[in-house]
Amino acid sequence: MKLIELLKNCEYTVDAGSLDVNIKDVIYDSRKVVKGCVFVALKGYNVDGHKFIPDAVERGARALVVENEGVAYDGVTVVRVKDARATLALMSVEFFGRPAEELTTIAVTGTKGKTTTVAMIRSILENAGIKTGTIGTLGILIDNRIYKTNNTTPESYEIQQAMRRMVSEGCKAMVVEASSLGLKWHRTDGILFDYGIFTNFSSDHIGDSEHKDMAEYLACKALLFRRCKTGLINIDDENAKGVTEGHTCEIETYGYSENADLVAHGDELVAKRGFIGVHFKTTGVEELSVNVAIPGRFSVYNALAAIAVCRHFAIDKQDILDGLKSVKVKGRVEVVPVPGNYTMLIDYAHNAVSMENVLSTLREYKPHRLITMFGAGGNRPKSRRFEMGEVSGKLSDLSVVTEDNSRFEDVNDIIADIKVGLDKVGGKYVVIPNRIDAIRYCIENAEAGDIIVLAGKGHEDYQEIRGVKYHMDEREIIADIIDADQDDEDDDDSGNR
Ligand SMILES: CC(=O)N[C@H]1[C@@H](OP(=O)(O)OP(=O)(O)OC[C@H]2O[C@@H](n3ccc(=O)[nH]c3=O)[C@H](O)[C@@H]2O)O[C@H](CO)[C@@H](O)[C@@H]1O[C@H](C)C(=O)N[C@@H](C)C(=O)N[C@H](CCC(=O)O)C(=O)O
Ligand SMILES: Nc1ncnc2c1ncn2[C@@H]1O[C@H](COP(=O)(O)OP(=O)(O)OP(=O)(O)O)[C@@H](O)[C@H]1O
Repeated sequence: MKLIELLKNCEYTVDAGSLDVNIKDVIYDSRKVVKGCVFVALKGYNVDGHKFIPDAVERGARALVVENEGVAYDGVTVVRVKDARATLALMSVEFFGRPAEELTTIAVTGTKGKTTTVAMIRSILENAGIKTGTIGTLGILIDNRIYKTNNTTPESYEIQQAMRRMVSEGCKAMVVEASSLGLKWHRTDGILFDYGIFTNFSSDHIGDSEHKDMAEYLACKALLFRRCKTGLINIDDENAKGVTEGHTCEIETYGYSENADLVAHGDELVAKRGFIGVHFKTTGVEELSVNVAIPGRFSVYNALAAIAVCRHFAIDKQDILDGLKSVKVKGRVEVVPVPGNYTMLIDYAHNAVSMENVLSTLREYKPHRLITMFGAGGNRPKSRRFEMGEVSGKLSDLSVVTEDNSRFEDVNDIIADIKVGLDKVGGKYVVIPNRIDAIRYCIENAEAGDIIVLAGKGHEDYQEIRGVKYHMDEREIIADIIDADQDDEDDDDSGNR
């Protein structure tokens, strides 16, 4: 493809060379440069990508997109732009041949519920025979294949590449989690989404490498409603107004509020053999009686968002109902098989809001005891630890305090912070710093009727310690512990005979 075609929707100045050159690929990491590509220099958090220009040229970059003046190399075209990330997005759109135009595109933003809502939409659409690809925290999903990604909302190039793959594999729809940082850093630029969804807004992602303050965080989420045709908004959230400020799309609303276009009624718990979930009804633009296979009022909200968008597709009501009844999301209130007469769940809750939601929901099932095993991530705001301790102390009968991704911090320091929150509310707890030992403790001390929540890691299959990600999948660990216990029992039995 010619450079001039790649740049057709961009504003730029040509500092050197010709735009009439063939470009093999668009690359923003010098380590991946191939001969004849254009290298886009991004200013990052760790390092300024301009530093890698000599390396990129050495490896054969044919053209450069830069923000700095004064870049010059023999035989290399140099294009200067104001914002290289935004330019990368628009170039990627062209490079992959505008795949978004061949799909119905949906983006989900909000502090919580993105992954779950995306999975619900996919479950409904696939039930209705509409092949749907998704992009988010769980990776890129097409059919049953998962392609790992670095970010919830990957870089624009990866998004465009994934959409092209979806089209060529027969997908008709694409759903992406649009994190506020993804929106801020132009990762979804160049896509006019058919639908944008706002789930909710609460304090998170404030810090040096994230958002300056809550106002900026909300403003970034609001960007989606200038980049979609129809916005579907949770009207019960107090920030619904703020997030739609300056919107350019049609707006439809959902929630428990009678003013919503799609109104929910009730949130009855349903616990039958093998099914733990919630039942509710809807009125307004869609009248349904719904069972969702994930418990909690927050599941009603996620399901409402999914219904609000899926009703726009030409599908049967029954497909919506079946899709929600059978939905499973890895690590989101995921029931794990255990042999005893207790329930074990893996959940991604890793801050106080999510934890409060999931634990207060589970309390309603009136378990014999609610046991919560959790830790907190290192090199993340300390306030999370105190708050999580407090929430678990208030809502759990027993907290099992352990490690999470401690990153570059000492796990005992993190645990000490969690204990401050637990002690503040007089919560009962045990401390078992090794996560595998903590899971074993939960299993070996479970009593009939207990609900045990392993919180924090959700879908993750690693433990991040001092810059290294060690393989650790809680499902495998649980199975191993159960198998080992079973073997021990068998040995005892045979010894007794
Ligand atoms: C803090 C942050 O946003 N970092 C993102 C950023 O990386 P960076 O700024 O650290 O990149 P850098 O290491 O400084 O490098 C700058 C540039 O030099 C290039 N480089 C680097 C080294 C080299 O040898 N050659 C080279 O060309 C890099 O490819 C990059 O283009 O740009 C990268 C590529 O675009 C992103 O993958 C990366 O996301 C990191 C992994 C991250 O964790 N981001 C978080 C904050 C994030 O985005 N989170 C949200 C989810 C939040 C939510 O749950 O709502 C998300 O959407 O994932
Ligand atoms: N609508 C919601 N409101 C509040 N909490 C929710 C909601 N949906 C899910 N949760 C809780 O938050 C956890 C994370 O949910 P989910 O992964 O769907 O959200 P997310 O927006 O993708 O989160 P993250 O940005 O942390 O990956 C769930 O395990 C559940 O405990």
